[in-house]
Amino acid sequence: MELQGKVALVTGAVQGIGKAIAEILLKNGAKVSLLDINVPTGEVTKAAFEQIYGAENILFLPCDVTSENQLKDCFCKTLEKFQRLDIVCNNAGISDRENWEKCLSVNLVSVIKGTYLGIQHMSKETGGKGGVIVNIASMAGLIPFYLDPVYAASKYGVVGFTTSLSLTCLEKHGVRLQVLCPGFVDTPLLRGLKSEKASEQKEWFKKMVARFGLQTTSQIAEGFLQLVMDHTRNGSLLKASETGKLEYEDLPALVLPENPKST
Ligand SMILES: NC(=O)C1=CN([C@@H]2O[C@H](COP(=O)(O)OP(=O)(O)OC[C@H]3O[C@@H](n4cnc5c(N)ncnc54)[C@H](O)[C@@H]3O)[C@@H](O)[C@H]2O)C=CC1
Ligand SMILES: CCCCCC(=O)/C=C/[C@H]1C=CC(=O)[C@@H]1CCCCCCC(=O)O
Repeated sequence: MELQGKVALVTGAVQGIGKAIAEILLKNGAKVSLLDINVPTGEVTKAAFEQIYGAENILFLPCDVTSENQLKDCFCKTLEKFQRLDIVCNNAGISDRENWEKCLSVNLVSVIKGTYLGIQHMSKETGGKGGVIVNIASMAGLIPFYLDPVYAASKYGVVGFTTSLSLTCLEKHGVRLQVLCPGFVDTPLLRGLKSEKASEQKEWFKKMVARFGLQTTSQIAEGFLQLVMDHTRNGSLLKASETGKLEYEDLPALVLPENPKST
């Protein structure tokens, strides 16, 4: 996919992985709608991006992705400003062991809603041009994660939802669905974990980082770009490998009925 002139919507876009994803899109000539609940950091990121990439290519939209109305409104505002939509990245995510339902709501329910909204606005069936949606899961969506079982459940959910829907979505809507599973990435979210007080957790964290490495946000953004650009791939899962690089996980080939019911 040539990115020049394309339009992307990224959630959780003002820091960490989402910011790196937004920046790689801008660098490659796309226009980007940045959605985030953190308004002060959003204003800073927006101003910094505008200096480099031009105000006409950037829209910052304060948004709590758990609010369906706010999310819907952001899709509409993006289309109003840029007149098209080609790429959606559902990236916003949290860990909240005190309020596990919130974790499921941000990490899974909102990703599902963002995916359906993306399909609705890009579907060839309803006059759109098709496009690509990349959902950000985690290695905690592929292997057990003892520190936060609900976080793991949310990420297993993102992997299951995205890969399952990808089986029918491309043919019906012209929209490719991809999933990215980083290992540990050096972001503000991770810094909270590194400063854990319990030594047992610190030890475990050290061992896991020794095994899966500590990736940079730019490495993750490069992986995101691969998933967007490679037209031959749909329903792909790109994950952190034990070599510290990103590699595709081959999912079992599935047999579908001839005319599968699809969403
Ligand atoms: N940092 C890591 O080691 C890894 C992170 N991930 C995933 O990558 C994604 C991004 O994580 P990081 O960049 O590390 O986190 P981060 O905390 O640095 O950035 C997350 C962004 O999402 C925003 N956000 C949180 N709740 C929101 C809501 N309700 N509505 C809108 N925006 C909201 C935050 O304000 C923040 O800007 C998450 O889905 C996370 O689970 C996956 C694997 C590893
Ligand atoms: C092999 C598993 C790799 C998991 C990668 C991942 O998604 C890590 C995410 C964590 C980084 C910062 C976080 O907040 C994420 C979840 C941490 C859960 C543990 C929380 C511990 C605590 O709240 O005290």
